[in-house]
Amino acid sequence: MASTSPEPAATETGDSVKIRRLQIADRERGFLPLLSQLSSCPDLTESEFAACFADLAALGDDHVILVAEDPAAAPERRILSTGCLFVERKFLRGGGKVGHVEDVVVDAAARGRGLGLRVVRRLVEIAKGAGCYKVILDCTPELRAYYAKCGFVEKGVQMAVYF
Ligand SMILES: CC(=O)SCCNC(=O)CCNC(=O)[C@H](O)C(C)(C)COP(=O)(O)OP(=O)(O)OC[C@H]1O[C@@H](n2cnc3c(N)ncnc32)[C@H](O)[C@@H]1OP(=O)(O)O
Repeated sequence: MASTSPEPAATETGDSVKIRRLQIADRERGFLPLLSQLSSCPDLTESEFAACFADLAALGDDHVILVAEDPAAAPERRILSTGCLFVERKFLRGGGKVGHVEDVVVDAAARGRGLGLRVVRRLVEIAKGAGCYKVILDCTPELRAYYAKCGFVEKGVQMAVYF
């Protein structure tokens, strides 16, 4: 997400919505309320958000957060969708890379317009361009069909330890 490195070109989604990397100003454009539609996401103060943004920006292109912005929407509700790619470096496969897709969400009022598909496809393109040999994600069984539309196939079993 956050990054000081050059941003990928904004992607036209067929209307005024553009897909681009997260910017620090997106705190004011509804980024955190959008994430709260996915999981617990308490508000962060401006300085807390800036600290988190800086930590992630330090990871450069190994941590990409994309957002879909509708410039025609109310200022505090412009971020309609987001998704994250984390690029993991491995010793396996000759020092290969694996892409992890995380935190995909589309605003409830903007679902069914293809935004989720476009954000995930763009993350997969970025992973491919970064040299990843695969991209993986965890999701609920209900989302199998959606991620199949995004090009994913079911593989393995998800395990977790929560703290
Ligand atoms: C790795 C993770 O982050 S998993 C967490 C995923 N996020 C969530 O569950 C948060 C709540 N849900 C959402 O934000 C959205 O419903 C999303 C992200 C799942 C889908 O976003 P949308 O923008 O509505 O999906 P989009 O319009 O791009 O749909 C693309 C295709 O998938 C299909 N699709 C979308 N959602 C679903 C679903 N829940 N089940 C089955 N198919 C679906 C659509 O019908 C469409 O198919 P089509 O091209 O044949 O018409």
